[in-house]
Amino acid sequence: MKGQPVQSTIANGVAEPATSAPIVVRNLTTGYRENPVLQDVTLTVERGSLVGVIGPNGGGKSTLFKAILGLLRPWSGTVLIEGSPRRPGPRIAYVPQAETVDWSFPVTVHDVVLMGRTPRLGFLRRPRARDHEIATEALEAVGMQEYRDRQIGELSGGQRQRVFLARALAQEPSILLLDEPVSGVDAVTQHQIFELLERLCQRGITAMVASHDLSCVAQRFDQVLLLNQRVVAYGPPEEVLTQELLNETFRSHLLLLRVGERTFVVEDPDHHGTA
Ligand SMILES: Nc1ncnc2c1ncn2[C@@H]1O[C@H](COP(=O)(O)OP(=O)(O)OP(=O)(O)O)[C@@H](O)[C@H]1O
Repeated sequence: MKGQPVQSTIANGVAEPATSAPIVVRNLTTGYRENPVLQDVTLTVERGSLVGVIGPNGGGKSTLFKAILGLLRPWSGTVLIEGSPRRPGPRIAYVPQAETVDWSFPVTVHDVVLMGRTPRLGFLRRPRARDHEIATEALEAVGMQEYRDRQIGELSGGQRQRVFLARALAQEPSILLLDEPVSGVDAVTQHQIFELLERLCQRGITAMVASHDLSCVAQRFDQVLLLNQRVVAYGPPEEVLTQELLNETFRSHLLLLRVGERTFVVEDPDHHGTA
């Protein structure tokens, strides 16, 4: 939540994790086959915070999410979710990048959202009335209830994003991980999605959002993680979104423009080399 006291961990400085923190990553190194992607990553995410994860393409944002989801094992270090090193199950919901999904699959919007209940159903249990109710509530939360009987393939990009968010909410998670939830989404829908995320965080849900939209992250997020294989910085946007730390993260020249209370990030047109 905005205004809540936050723990700042700059340049991988080790912060002692509070035991109640829902996500605690300590000295995590992991990757694919013999290639390390994340190196010595340490961060603690406090309950109810909205964390923006920023970094270049291939910087390891999705890999960090996979490690938090328990899909990728640590080579060294630990990942504790709600205090436990075991695979987190329904407590974490993941909203993937829309373009990674096969949309030709013939299912309705309601069916997609109902899939969010699957981790909460027992072995061979079919969804009950309560599961349908929760799916309906989740669709209402994202403002998509009138599309419940539509085929998913008939929706626009922004509408699909909202349905995916509803599917994640139907899971009743304590942690939400979102990969580029507002890419290809119009400004009004973008605003609505972030308002919803802010409301969820006020209710105690913890959300991490991988995003390439730096100005949005600057304005909306409690904490920002700058990630390029290592943690370059982690803390409140006003501490972390500096020219120097962004250059270090992207290894290129970006300009930070502050207009009143707003921060804009643009590429430096006069810079033609690499830092
Ligand atoms: N399944 C995989 N097998 C092997 N290498 C992978 C796999 N997934 C990702 N990688 C590699 O790991 C590195 C980090 O990828 P990752 O997807 O975590 O980056 P990202 O920060 O999410 O990037 P983007 O901003 O482009 O989404 C990249 O070099 C990528 O090629």
